[in-house]
Amino acid sequence: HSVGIIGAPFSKGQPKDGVECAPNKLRAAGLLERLQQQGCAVKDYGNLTFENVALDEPVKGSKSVRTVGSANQRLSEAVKAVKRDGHTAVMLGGDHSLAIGSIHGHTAAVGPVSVVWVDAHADIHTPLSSNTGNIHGQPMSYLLYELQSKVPPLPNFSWMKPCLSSRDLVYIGLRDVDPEEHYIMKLLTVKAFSMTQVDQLGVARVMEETCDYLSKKPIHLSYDIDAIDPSVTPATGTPAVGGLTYREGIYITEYLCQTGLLSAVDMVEVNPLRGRTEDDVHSTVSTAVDLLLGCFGRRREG
Ligand SMILES: N[C@](CCCC[B-](O)(O)O)(CCN1CCC(O)CC1)C(=O)O
Ligand SMILES: [Mn+2]
Ligand SMILES: [Mn+2]
Repeated sequence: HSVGIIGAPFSKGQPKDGVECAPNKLRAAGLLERLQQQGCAVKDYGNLTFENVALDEPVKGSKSVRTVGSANQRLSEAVKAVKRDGHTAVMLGGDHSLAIGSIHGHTAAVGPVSVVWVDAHADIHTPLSSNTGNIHGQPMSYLLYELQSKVPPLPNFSWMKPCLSSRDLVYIGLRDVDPEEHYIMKLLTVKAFSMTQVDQLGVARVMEETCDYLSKKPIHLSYDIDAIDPSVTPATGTPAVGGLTYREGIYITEYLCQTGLLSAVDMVEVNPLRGRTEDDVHSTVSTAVDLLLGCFGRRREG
């Protein structure tokens, strides 16, 4: 595996400080060395710098729109460059609003992709349906062709166009979905394996059905650490009880790795400041590292 790492220390898609510290925390935990030890070629593209747009007043309820738009434009270019260099792109967030730039840039480089979105949340609010105005709850609406008429033109977002079909999206781990999001998902017949299906089918069957459902396009895995149960990964901004076990989370990455289709990975919403203890932070960060190692060939058997 050849891996290109992009650090995206960005927090303005949500209100809680700390998520911008995660890229360096993940590096400090030995992510790159561990990838190299398991045989990956690793290139670190460093951390992106983002401009803080002044007077970034809410637009149609969405907060920090200009700052989020500018950050994602920069991220899109960076991911496109990493793909053009021939690597599997790894974007270390930062909050989940960064999936806008990551998936946009990935698509710009390789053409249409499949998205596997592992998350407690659907992140499919539109700017108008969101109750919080936090754009980390909205990225999917900026990306989906089918929701284009529901997203008004926003400042610093004119650089992008929707680039994903709802047919090429699968959710895994959902358990905290707002009514407006559920309505949108039903309307678009989006394929979703909530925690109910994880319980009913088991994670192995969920992964088989996910890959049977998806075409053979390059896969973009967008992994929100809050998909994992907060007893394992508490240092995150929007924890929700009843999540994936560590083993289920790892199995998802092992399964996608062996498809050979994994083309880009996001690891987002790790927030080192949200751990109550040092152990909370360590458990969250080391789980995120292990999930990424699972994407690139680490096998628990040795
Ligand atoms: N759906 C939420 C959470 C988004 C989480 C984004 B992430 O990237 O972490 O997946 C709101 C969630 N919900 C609102 C009502 C409250 O009672 C409980 C939280 C929103 O803010 O839109
Ligand atoms: Mn998310
Ligand atoms: Mn989430």
